[in-house]
Amino acid sequence: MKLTPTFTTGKMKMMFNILLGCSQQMSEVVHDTYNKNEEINIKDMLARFTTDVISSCAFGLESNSCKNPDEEFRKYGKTVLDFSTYEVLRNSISTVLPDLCRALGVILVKPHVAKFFYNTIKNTVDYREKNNIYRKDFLQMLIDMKNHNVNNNNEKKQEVGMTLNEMAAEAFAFYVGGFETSSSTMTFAFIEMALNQDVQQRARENVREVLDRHNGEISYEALQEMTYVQQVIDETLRKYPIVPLIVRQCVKDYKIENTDTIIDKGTRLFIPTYAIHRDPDNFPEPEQFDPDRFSPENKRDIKPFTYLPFGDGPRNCIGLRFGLMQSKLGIATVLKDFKFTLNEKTKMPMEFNHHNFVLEPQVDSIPTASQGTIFSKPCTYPKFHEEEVKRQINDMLNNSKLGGP
Ligand code: HEM
Repeated sequence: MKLTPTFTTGKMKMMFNILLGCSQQMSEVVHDTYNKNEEINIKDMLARFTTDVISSCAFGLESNSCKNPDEEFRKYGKTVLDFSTYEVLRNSISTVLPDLCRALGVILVKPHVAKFFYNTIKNTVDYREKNNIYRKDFLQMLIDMKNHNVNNNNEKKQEVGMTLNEMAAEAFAFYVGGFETSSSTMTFAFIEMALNQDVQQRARENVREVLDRHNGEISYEALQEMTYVQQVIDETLRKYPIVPLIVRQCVKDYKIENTDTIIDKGTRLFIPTYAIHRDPDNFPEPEQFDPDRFSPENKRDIKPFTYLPFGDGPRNCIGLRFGLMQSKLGIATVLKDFKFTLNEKTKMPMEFNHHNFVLEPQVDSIPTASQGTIFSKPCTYPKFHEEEVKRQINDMLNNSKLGGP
């Protein structure tokens, strides 16, 4: 309840410029790589982009991992969700038996990782407060919440604000929840667009046609108008729900309609989103990547509770808007200038990484915009209007006294 207001549309608009700055850095790196005739590992590139976004918005620090792949935030980001077989087992047990694990003092976050994030928050909060710095980001909203429990006389008010420990925990939750979910969404979208060039072309035209109306500038408003790109993301999250399983605990005995089955209070439930999304009764020909399932007319036919990429109910994803905004921005930024195809290193059929609790492709060297697969030369805006140029040439010829070409 305290954090939900942090994710309103107004707050998204407020942070948009931070995201835009990060996307421009990514764009520069992609252009540089193209100019050097090198391949692009899009999965790594996009993870660096979302790392920059989240570290900037949640920790108030510019990580610049787009330009420097060995940057600290990126290094920690890689270890946070990279689990050994023992850790995968331990995490699974803690999901099934959380109370037992709590009683046994099982720690899920690696101590050196926890220390890094806690110290980062503490130092940044201290610095901002000492130097009266105000920045439009998540961290500022957490600082405002923290200070909410102290009145003008520095006496504690009754209502609870937020401790530094809680702030670090929330910022860490945003980090874990925010960077890999979005970068995996974009990665899968690029893989599918590389496999389905017609979809890719339509998405690129959608981006360019919207940018035409916005003087070539990507803004929050322009992103909202990129409806086909949104459909591509919706379909990506249908085929690859990044959180493939939703966990709930039954709070009162519940009889499943038309059956004798009763789910007892206290039972832990695993809702298999991945299987629900690939059930042909819910989505015919589920293996097919078809963004038109989410066109305004078709999406009305989607049955309730059969599409759950962000969960549902009061504990659904708090960062939904933010996740969609950064995914759409990342896709639009590179798609407007480049054409993507699969590199020979891309393993097909695709395998998932079973050591991560979010869905991601197995190998690190995944989809690429490789040398020779770039969409002609990178196009700088405004785009080349073929019809308009032809019309002007014809006018010139018609008006020319010489005539002929
Ligand atoms: C495309 C991107 C994203 C996807 C697919 C996604 C998906 C999900 C899903 C399925 C859940 C569980 C919901 C449930 O149990 O009903 C969840 C929870 C959560 N997500 Fe996201 N998420 C995304 C982006 C983000 C971002 C950007 C943030 C933060 C900046 C974030 C923060 C969280 C948090 C804090 C929770 C726990 C909410 C709670 O327990 O009340 N997520 N997300």
